Amino acid sequence: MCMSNYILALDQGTTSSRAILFDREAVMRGIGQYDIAQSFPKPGWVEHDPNQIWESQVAAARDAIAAAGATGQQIAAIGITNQRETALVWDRTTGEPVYPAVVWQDRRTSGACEALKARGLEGEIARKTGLVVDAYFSATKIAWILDHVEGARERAERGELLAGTVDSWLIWKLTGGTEHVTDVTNASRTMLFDLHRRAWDEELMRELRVPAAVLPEVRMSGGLFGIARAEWFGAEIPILSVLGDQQAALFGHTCLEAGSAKNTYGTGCFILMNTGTEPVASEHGLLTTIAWGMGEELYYALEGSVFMAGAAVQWLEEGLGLIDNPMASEEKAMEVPDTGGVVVVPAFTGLGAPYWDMYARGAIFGLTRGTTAAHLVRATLESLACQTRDVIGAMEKDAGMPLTGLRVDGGAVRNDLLMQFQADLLGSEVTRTVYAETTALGAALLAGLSAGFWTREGLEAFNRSERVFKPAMPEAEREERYAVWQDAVARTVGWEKHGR
Ligand SMILES: Nc1ncnc2c1ncn2[C@@H]1O[C@H](COP(=O)(O)OP(=O)(O)O)[C@@H](O)[C@H]1O
Ligand SMILES: O=P(O)(O)OC[C@H](O)CO
Repeated sequence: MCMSNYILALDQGTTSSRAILFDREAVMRGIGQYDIAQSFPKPGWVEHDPNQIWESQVAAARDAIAAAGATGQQIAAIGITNQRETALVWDRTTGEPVYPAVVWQDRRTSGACEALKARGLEGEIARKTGLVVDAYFSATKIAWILDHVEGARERAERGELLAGTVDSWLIWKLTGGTEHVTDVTNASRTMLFDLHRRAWDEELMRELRVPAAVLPEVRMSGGLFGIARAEWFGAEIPILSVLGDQQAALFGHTCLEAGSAKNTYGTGCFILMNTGTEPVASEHGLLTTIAWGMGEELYYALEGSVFMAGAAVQWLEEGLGLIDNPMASEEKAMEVPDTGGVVVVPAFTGLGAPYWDMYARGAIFGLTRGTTAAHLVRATLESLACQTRDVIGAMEKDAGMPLTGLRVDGGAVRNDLLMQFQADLLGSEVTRTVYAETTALGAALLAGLSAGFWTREGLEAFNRSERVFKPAMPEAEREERYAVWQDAVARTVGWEKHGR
């Protein structure tokens, strides 16, 4: 049993680097956070500065330690969680990145993905990796960097360059350039990792033109990834967990068994359902991914994302001027008892899972002379819950098992009206936890488990609910409301055809 008091969670996100120091009761004792710059050099391109990612992450961690009045000696382990899919390539000797980080949102490799589809690789990629062919994932981004930085491909073939996702970059820096590793969850977002064999796939590496020499070694999410050097936090600290941020949130909600699921309501929604120890192939446009692995144990998940969730609430504020801020949406919606028959489908950039229609566009249905701003606001909030039900319905069908309750986090879960409607529409309990930082908590829990702070059974104690929303709507009404939503969605499909 280790006698240190704290676990340090590093949460490297798309817009900021955050660090949180948790104690043995998994209570937050210190927090540090720095924003990172977003760079958009061309339409559809999104880049980060790798050195800024690293420096901001170290600074955030030092702040978190100082805020808790702690020292490096008191930290038993570091857990890392990160924005997923973002790709980096750096020089093995100098440690210098050869190009900015190409961020998960970046669309520059869409053409390369179309070419992969044209070569008929979609089926093989889906079977092996659980993913759809899309620019979202890391492999085509790594290949793009190797092809567009002068001499990079030759240097990569000679073993002079290293590639990886943000976790690999942070571990490499923390360990002073000695460890080039990643975990199974991050590997499962590359389009190169065989979910069944749990290994990089030679065939896909060849097809996607990513040489084996640049790829990190893949380890289980819980376990030793390396030792952070004393120069960073005043003592040598083992890195004992690594997992992608959505998977970390799933773990932080202690969704450790099949059928449990979480939804993070941020700008979009990321919904993950634990499906157990075998991968489940989706027939409804969901991704199959790894939830977490430790020792001999490995869990898989189905994942679906909604593009416009909190962003639709922002649209009510910024686009329509109906509310002063997202928080005001609840009060506004409560001015009316229901939406008055109005349905808002916020398909502003098309529809994600399970529809995958890039030509769908947003629409408002059921307007009458009596429609007010409050009706529109209420209908927009309901659209977050309806889109979530779309994804969860697909998950239940794919997994062949019912949802055992939904655990929630993210900015929009403060909205009680939305949470109650979500429970009503799912016919299932929705649990809001006391933790605002479920992602960092997940990395900390897994690191603490590896460090011997906690036992697997003991983790359930950290499933601290702040409020449970119970379904109260009669089933007939629930199904009728959902049918109306589905009808509305069907009318938005394909709206923005080429040339319209
Ligand atoms: N009370 C609220 N009701 C509905 N939506 C909200 C509320 N508070 C915040 N939001 C939405 O939540 C989002 C911010 O959540 P956050 O988890 O910080 O997102 P992200 O991590 O994607 O930046 C915004 O899009 C905002 O519109
Ligand atoms: O950094 P976040 O929280 O927006 O998460 C990004 C996701 O990991 C992308 O897949």
